[in-house]
Amino acid sequence: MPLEPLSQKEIEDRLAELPGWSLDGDRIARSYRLGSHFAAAAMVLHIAQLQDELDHHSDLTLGYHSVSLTVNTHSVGGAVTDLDFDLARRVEEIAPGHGAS
Ligand SMILES: C[C@H](O)[C@H](O)[C@H]1CNC2=NC(N)=NC(=O)C2=N1
Repeated sequence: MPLEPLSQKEIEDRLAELPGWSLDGDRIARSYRLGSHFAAAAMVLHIAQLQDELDHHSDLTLGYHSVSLTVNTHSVGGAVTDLDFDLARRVEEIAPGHGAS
């Protein structure tokens, strides 16, 4: 099936399954708190690995004890698609192992 922008309702339904994620303009977004700067940097590296595997890349920000992501899909004009939610779910899977909340 071709990649298509999700409707507002589809975005809301998917966000309801992903606590901590929200719609920020035309992107989905989440910030995580970590126990140290080094732990946050390690999570950034792990997310970068996931993003290359998926060939889908967020804007990823390393803070003092935080990691923040926002993502949309450039190839459909910057709308939110299922690719963005695939990435969000993969990041959620690895977050507990980094002590991220
Ligand atoms: C050629 C390659 O598949 C594309 O440039 C990918 C890479 N990463 C991407 N990341 C995001 N967030 N959106 C895209 O449309 C996108 N496209």
